[in-house]
Amino acid sequence: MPLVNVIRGERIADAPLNVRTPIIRVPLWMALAWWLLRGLGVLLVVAARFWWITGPALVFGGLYLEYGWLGPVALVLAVTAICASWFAGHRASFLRFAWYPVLGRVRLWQYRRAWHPAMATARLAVSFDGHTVLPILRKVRCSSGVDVVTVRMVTGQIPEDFAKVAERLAHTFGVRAVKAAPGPRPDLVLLSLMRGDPLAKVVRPLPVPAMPDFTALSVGRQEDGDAYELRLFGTQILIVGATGAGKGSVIWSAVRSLAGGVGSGLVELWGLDPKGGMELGIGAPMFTKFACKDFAVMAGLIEQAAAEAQRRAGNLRGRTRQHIPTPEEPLIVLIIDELANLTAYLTDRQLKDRIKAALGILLTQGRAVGVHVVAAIQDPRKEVLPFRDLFPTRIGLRLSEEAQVDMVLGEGMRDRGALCDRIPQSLPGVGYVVLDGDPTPMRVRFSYLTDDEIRDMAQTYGRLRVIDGDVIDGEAA
Ligand SMILES: Nc1ncnc2c1ncn2[C@@H]1O[C@H](COP(=O)(O)OP(=O)(O)OP(=O)(O)O)[C@@H](O)[C@H]1O
Repeated sequence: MPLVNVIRGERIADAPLNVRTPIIRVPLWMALAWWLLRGLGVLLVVAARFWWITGPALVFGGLYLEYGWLGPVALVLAVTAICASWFAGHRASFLRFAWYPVLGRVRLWQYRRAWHPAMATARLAVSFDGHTVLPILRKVRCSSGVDVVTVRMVTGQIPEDFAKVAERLAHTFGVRAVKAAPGPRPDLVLLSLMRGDPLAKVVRPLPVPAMPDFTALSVGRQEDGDAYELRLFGTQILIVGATGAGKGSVIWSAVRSLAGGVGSGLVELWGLDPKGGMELGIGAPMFTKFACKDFAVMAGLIEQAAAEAQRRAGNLRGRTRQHIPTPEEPLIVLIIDELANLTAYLTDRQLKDRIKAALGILLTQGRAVGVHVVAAIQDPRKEVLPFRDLFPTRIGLRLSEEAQVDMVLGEGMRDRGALCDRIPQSLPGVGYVVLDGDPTPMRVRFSYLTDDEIRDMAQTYGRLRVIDGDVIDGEAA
């Protein structure tokens, strides 16, 4: 016999009343009937839950009983004929209302099969109270090349947890890339599983609208295959990319989308090409003012733009918060190719300081008063570009190092799917666009204009007035 007894557990205090549940004797037929009813209930629930299997099975069964094999075969042929003519007649609605919903069901089933191991190996399965708790796979919405999977996170998880293991998930599910974004509710995360690549093909130059929409300039195609529209109103745009990444195509796509306004005088493009006119020179007639040789002239142009921004800000103060362009006071877009030549590599210290001061004013005051900057640069380091944070819209094309991605696009953007360092050299013009305040980077391919197309556009819409300080057509600088 033990000397001391130790018993773990909570002691139940004595209660004034002790109730014993009564034992009721049930006849066997009643118990059997109850189990049968319960079984039928479960069967009905399962049949209703998997209606997309049970429904067609019932219809096929009914037809077979009524007409033999002819019934189901006739139905399959009729459905195929209807789908084929719908597809031929209106492809978009067929895909949206018939094909993608069915595909979504199939993919949901596929992803469910791989879900447990995928969550476990990505460390998204949580161990709690001796159980394994998995995020819940809610639904799959398919579109061209992308499956958007809605996932209910386990308590305590955040979308960032999924973003951090996006690459692992992509390999597990056998897709090109995975992007995680916050869902419509705080407990949901949306995983975009990229299958094909709608951006693999070069995007041809887009039509030029007679009146540009400054809130939505069509400049290329986005990952889901739709047109990508870039906002210019209220922002400044920075383009960063390694050599040959396609910075020129971003600039010319933007110029093309504004060309209608250039022709009508609603938009003035001012061009600075410190690399001697290599990039912008070919379309020089598009620019109202253009400089490519003399750095003092370039500094002067930036100062003019800054002075114009300050003048407009003074006029508009207290009246409106957004300048509306008119032919008398047009939208000015200062386009700078290789900004580092002006902010970092310039040896004339005085000139460099003048440029930095004017750019600072322009970037902070210009965006609300219709004086915008679209600048391209190769090296995103702060020493090279001190004003990085003053560009609310940033475009990261192919970059040479992983660390540069967050440097260009902002903290955590690489984890959220902006894999600029993984863009292959074979995809020039592909990049990620990040808008201030928007947590999701958008993968885009900008349209590509050949030299001849740029020349044609410049001939149709061009209105060059001042080139390197010299006045053409009698207009003043
Ligand atoms: N959007 C695009 N679509 C298809 N091909 C493109 C695109 N943009 C650029 N290219 C191809 O890549 C080449 C390099 O492009 P581009 O000169 O614009 O790069 P960049 O980033 O301006 O380079 P650099 O810094 O050396 O001037 C182009 O000659 C063209 O063949």
